[in-house]
This record gives sequence, C-alpha cells and structure tokens, in this order.
Amino acid sequence: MTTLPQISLAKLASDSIRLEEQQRLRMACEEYGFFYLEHGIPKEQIAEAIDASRRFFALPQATKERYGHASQDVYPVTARGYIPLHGEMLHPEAGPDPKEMFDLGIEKEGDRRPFAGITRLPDDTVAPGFARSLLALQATVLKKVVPLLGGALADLLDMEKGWFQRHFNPPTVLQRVIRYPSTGGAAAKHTDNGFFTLLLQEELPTRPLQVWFRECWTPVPSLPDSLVVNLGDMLQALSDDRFKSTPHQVAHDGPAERISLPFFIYPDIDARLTSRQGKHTFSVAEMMLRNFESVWEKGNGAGRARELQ
Ligand SMILES: O=C(O)CCC(=O)C(=O)O
Ligand SMILES: [Fe+2]
Repeated sequence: MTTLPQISLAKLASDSIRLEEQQRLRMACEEYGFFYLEHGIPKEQIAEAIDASRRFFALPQATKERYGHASQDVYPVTARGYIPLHGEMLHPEAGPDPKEMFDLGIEKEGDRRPFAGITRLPDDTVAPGFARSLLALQATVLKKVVPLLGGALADLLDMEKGWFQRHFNPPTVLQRVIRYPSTGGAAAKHTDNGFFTLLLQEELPTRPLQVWFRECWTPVPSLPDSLVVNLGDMLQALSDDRFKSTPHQVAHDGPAERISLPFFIYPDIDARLTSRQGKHTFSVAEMMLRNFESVWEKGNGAGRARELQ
C-alpha cells in the first residue's frame, strides 16, 4: 500500500535540519500533493473540538437551521454557517453529498470584505463549547502551523524574501466542521481551490479519505499526532504547475459517524498574485468567488471537479 510522505513541523522549524526537511517537502508537493504533517497540536484541544461538534450536530434540525446561510451576514452568505445533509455538491455527477457541515472563518467584526466578518454561531446555551473550542483550535492552527508550513512552501516556490508575510497577513481561512453519518456519508471527488488545506480527522480504523494517486484511489488512514495536508489549485498555479493540487474524495460507510475538521487556507483576500515564471496571475477574491459560484450557483462542483472523470 502507498504511504504518503510524513513531514515534521518541528524539523521545518529547526535550523540544523530544515533544509533536508524542505527537500522532502518539495518531493511531497511534486509527486503527491498530499502528505502527513506531524503538528504538535495538543490532542485534548482537537478532541474537545470534535466532541463539541458532535454535540452540535445532535441538536434538533430546526435549531441547527437557525444558523443556516440565510441567517448569515457575510459575503457570500454561502461562506459561513450550517449546511444540512445533501446541502452541497462537490461533483455534479455524484449529486449532493451526504454530509452535514458548519463553516466559520477568522471572526473579525466590521470587516465587510468577501469571506470576512462575523459568523452567526450558536452560543454556549445552545451548543456548549462549540464556538469556543473551534475558535481556539483555529487560533492554534494559525499560530503554530500556517506560518511555518506556508513559509517553507513559499521558499520552495522561490518567491522573493517576505512574500509569504506580505500576502498572508492575514490569510483568508475557511474553517469547516463536517459530519459524515454512520449510515453512509461521502464527499465527491474534487480538488481544493485554495493554497493548502489542513485536515484534522478523527482517528478511526476505517479509511474513508481517498486520494487520486498514480491513476488509483488510495486510502489515507489517520495517523496519530499528524494532520493531512493537501495542496490546492492556487498553490498549483503559483508553482507554475510543478506542485499538484490532487483530487480526493471521501467514502464513509460507518460503523460510527465521522467528524473531520478541514482548514482551507488562502492568501489575503486583497492579494493579486503571479507565479514565479509568470504562467499564472490571479486575484484571490476573484478566484474564490468563482469557485463559490461554481459550487453554489452553477452546480459545477468544487475546484477542478469538472476536469475529473
Ligand atoms: O472530510 C474529509 O476527510 C475531506 C473533506 C474534503 O476534502 C473537503 O471538504 O474539501
Ligand atoms: Fe477537499
């Protein structure tokens, strides 16, 4: 069985072995577009967010729907809030996905730019610990993981000094909580549209996440203390197509429900970026809005779904 490369965040941070680890990261990005990252996030913090999410999803449907897209005050409204089962379609041939979700972001009052602002979230009287544990996890991810991994990737892209700090200050974040029911859950094949995605998943003996590798669907089992990183379409473009934004899908058939916690990391919403060799130039806001239009208005699926057979 193929095992994805394992990269260590601590090694990327260490002066003595950073270069060696960066070369392994380069190989992971060029050959796979998917890898494990030993992250160092406390287990309890992840477990708390998963438990609180499970409790939220167990609430009555009418309670959850109070936080749906129609109640959100951000642009686009589809960027935040609760999405019921079969509420999203990642690939048009597969139809709507059997999964339930909640989306949040960097919560900043008064920020009216696309994909920014405040999510209408359930408070502790409705969903104890839900908002608090998810936002605490976001803070840890943004502090401990994103700058180190992002900086290492920017070095590999051969961007000028300070490129990452300039264009990810702050990053745009779509933080998602997904529940796949025990009776069968799925996310259809797609690519992610951003720079990279960090996926924290429950440690289960089953292997529902699958990556398209060497013309085969290959399972990506959870590994202790590691999250899964996959590269998105923006990073593929910024690498002049050297790095892979790899197709993936989820096929979950129980026996228990599965909670996963992806963080979709994008550059600053105001950034306009050009790849090193100049093959690709894009505005982050325009590319994100196009992707949302494809998923939510045109029914064409996510990322490069349309190109995937
Ligand atoms: O739940 C997972 O394991 C992956 C979900 C995913 O690929 C996505 O939401 O983009
Ligand atoms: Fe994905």
